[in-house]
Amino acid sequence: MSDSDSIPGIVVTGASGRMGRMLVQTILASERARLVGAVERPGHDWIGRDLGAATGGADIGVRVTDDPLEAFATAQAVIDFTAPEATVEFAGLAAQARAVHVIGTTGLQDAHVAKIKAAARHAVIVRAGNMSLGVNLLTQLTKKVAAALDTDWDIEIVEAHHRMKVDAPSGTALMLGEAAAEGRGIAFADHRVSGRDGITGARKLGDIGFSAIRGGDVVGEHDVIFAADGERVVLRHLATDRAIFARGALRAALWGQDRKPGEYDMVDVLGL
Ligand SMILES: NC(=O)C1=CN([C@@H]2O[C@H](COP(=O)(O)OP(=O)(O)OC[C@H]3O[C@@H](n4cnc5c(N)ncnc54)[C@H](OP(=O)(O)O)[C@@H]3O)[C@@H](O)[C@H]2O)C=CC1
Ligand SMILES: O=C(O)C1=N[C@H](C(=O)O)C[C@H](O)C1
Repeated sequence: MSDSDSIPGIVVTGASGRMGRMLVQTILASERARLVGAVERPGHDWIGRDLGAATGGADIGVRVTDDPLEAFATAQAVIDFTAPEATVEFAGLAAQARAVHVIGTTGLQDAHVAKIKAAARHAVIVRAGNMSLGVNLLTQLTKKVAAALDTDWDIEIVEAHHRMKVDAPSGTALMLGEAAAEGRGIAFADHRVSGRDGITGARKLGDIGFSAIRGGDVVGEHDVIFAADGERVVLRHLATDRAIFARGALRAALWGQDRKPGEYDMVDVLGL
């Protein structure tokens, strides 16, 4: 086995997307991983082209394909920041190829999550609505603060993203809400409230509220607000560069090698 064979080969799905491009750059710059494939949907004008040339540079020897299974068969990991239906399909195919599947896709509904969990019975899946170190640390802080404060402290989560984002609340906001619910010892689904509009009535004690702002090129901003009479505690994360998500995803792909099948998250990867 040559040295390069022992370095995990990685396929990026949705390679032309905002995160896809960032992942490609991050993997190409890493000495710990090799880019071995790039997937886009059938009909995309990058299909069949060299990925380097498609992005306006020199050839890099990676051809963009619309055949995910063929690409995954050559890889030790698949990094996937695409869309819910695509991610569910990729979870089954990555499991078939015995490749670690790192899922950054958000907007997943319960039915998608159930299919991903089924795939994780046979393969290693690392899934998180936010792959950055800062946000995953913030989830732990949120849990601690929520555990320390009683229900007189209203919890509201405010997030802002770029104008192209298609899902709300963001995956990160939901992670933070779940962490707050866990800290408080309540069921998240029973207390989640989003999209207030019109005569909503007064806030219910114990609700966890969500507000989403969309505009411009905001990479991602999240505030967890604990509001009581006379004072507020605000925990905040500001993302200014998508590289933080790509670095986290690559770390997860490497961490996942030789793990037992199962669904993991970034708290596992980062050991938080
Ligand atoms: N967990 C985290 O840390 C982060 C998560 N995200 C999430 O990642 C996802 C992608 O975000 P972003 O990069 O901004 O979005 P983009 O729309 O820029 O990129 C998504 C890419 O996936 C492609 N795609 C969609 N369906 C398929 C398919 N069936 N087969 C192959 N490719 C497909 C799209 O192609 P096409 O344009 O043809 O549809 C596009 O190239 C979102 O859910 C976002 O919330 C984003 C940042 C960080
Ligand atoms: O769509 C995005 O851009 C982002 N999505 C993730 C989310 O939904 O939280 C992570 C990050 O905030 C950027």
